[in-house]
Amino acid sequence: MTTPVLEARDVTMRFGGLTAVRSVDFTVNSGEIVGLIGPNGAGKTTFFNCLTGLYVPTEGTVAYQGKVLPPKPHMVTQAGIARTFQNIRLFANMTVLENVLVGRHTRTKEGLWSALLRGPGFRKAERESEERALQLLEFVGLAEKREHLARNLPYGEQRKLEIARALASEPGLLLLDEPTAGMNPQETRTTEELVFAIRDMGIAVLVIEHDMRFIFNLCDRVAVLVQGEKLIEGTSEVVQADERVIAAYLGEPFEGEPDTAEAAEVDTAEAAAATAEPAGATTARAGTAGSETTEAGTAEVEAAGSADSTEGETQ
Ligand SMILES: Nc1ncnc2c1ncn2[C@@H]1O[C@H](COP(=O)(O)OP(=O)(O)OP(=O)(O)O)[C@@H](O)[C@H]1O
Repeated sequence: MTTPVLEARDVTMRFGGLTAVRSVDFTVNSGEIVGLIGPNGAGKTTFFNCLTGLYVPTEGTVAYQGKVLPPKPHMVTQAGIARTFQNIRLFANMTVLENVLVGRHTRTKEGLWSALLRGPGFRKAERESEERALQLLEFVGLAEKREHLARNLPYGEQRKLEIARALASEPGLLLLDEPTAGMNPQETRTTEELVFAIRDMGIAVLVIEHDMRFIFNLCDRVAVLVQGEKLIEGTSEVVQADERVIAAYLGEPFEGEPDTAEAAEVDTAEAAAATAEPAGATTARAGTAGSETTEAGTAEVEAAGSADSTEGETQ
């Protein structure tokens, strides 16, 4: 049976005069992977921040497993929601293992004195934490790099480490903010498998992503935010086929098929252009234009090529 894990009701977030999120209702059920998409500036990250207590919504409530969440990030984590960030936030000078151990701290009960005196209770808790952290590193494929400094990991592995750290807090819901940003197609596929495996562990997942193929392959349900409002929510098939979603991504209003009158107008104009000049003149002009296009095209390709290689060197 599916039960709601997360329920956001009528969430609005204003920054001064700007309404970044407007009256959004949103639910994630147990066992679900839900996607949140929308063009740049649509309000996705702001909405995530409202869910995780980083922002206090101007209006509305967020409940986890039926209880309204306090707007404090550490209390939200304690309640059972973990997240990763669009811009990776690891402890760069700590090892991979230490980063995951930091994520465990909300689940360890040993107090300050126990930690300072390093009593038997503390040592046992420490051992258990380390075992769990290693299991998680195994799970994301980073166990062999446990002693590496986080900053020395390639980008894709840093994103995986963030996921391992989030999982260390034993969440019931994991929020991923652009988990495949900067990844190559192979890394993206591995991340997709990782998210399915996380769901199989019984953790519901909410993911923001710009990579549509990733989202539509992965998610049971997808919601689309446009200018702070929820435009549509449904299965990947339904959302992909929605003309308003396509229009939102192309950045222009959907105008539909040209009507018969418009099509006839275009035909008439083309016919008039064809009869206005002798065939030879048209052919000669077309030939010249053709060669100009080719030269310009070649120049563009070369310019693009050199831009690419410069970019490659600087990265
Ligand atoms: N702290 C803030 N103060 C003022 N305005 C903000 C703040 N955070 C976000 N905004 C504005 O709110 C709107 C939504 O931004 P948000 O970052 O949530 O969008 P997004 O959908 O996550 O975009 P992207 O896909 O580019 O990350 C934007 O107009 C943004 O400039």
